[in-house]
Amino acid sequence: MSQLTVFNSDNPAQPLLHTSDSNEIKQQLQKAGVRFEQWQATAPIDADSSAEQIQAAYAGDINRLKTERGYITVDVISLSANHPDKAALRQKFLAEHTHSEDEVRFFVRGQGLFCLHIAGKVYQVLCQQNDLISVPAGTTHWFDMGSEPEFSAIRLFSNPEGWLANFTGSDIARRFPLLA
Ligand SMILES: CSCCC(=O)/C(O)=C/O
Ligand SMILES: [Fe+2]
Ligand code: NI
Repeated sequence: MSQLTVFNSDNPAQPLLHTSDSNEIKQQLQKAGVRFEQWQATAPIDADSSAEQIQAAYAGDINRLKTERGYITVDVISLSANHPDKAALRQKFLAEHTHSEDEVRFFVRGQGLFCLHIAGKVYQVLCQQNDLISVPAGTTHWFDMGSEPEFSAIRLFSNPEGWLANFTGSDIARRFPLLA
């Protein structure tokens, strides 16, 4: 079940809020400028589904977002616990960073923890299957896939190069709870 936990960024030990109510999650994130939606699954996706199969299964939603928000590049990131580079990939996304464009991610399988560092707070959003999150360009954040990753996510970008990150150099992610 999707979850939201909110902290003051200087007090990782004491959550200000914890909820698994999807309406509350949506409202709290909307107040912080973050879009959170839950789409309906249109196709059975599993760890063996290819990027092409996933993009085809969600072509309608992808095209709607492209039209609505002008995204031009789409990719699918899919990771399982048997991925040889899972540890390095986990560390890469745990480094706080920003993107010069919105961060738009749609989970078609599994889960991942988005940690959004906004206005002195950290919003930890556990996204699961059918969750869409859209984080405004320039938002400092990190992402944790856990030690045994299992997820597939569609990523939409405004630039042809796809995933480009500006790392802040902060180790803030080490001070906050992670996925198991
Ligand atoms: C769930 S998509 C992989 C993580 C990613 O693309 C990103 O930028 C995390 O901050
Ligand atoms: Fe990111
Ligand atoms: Ni990101």
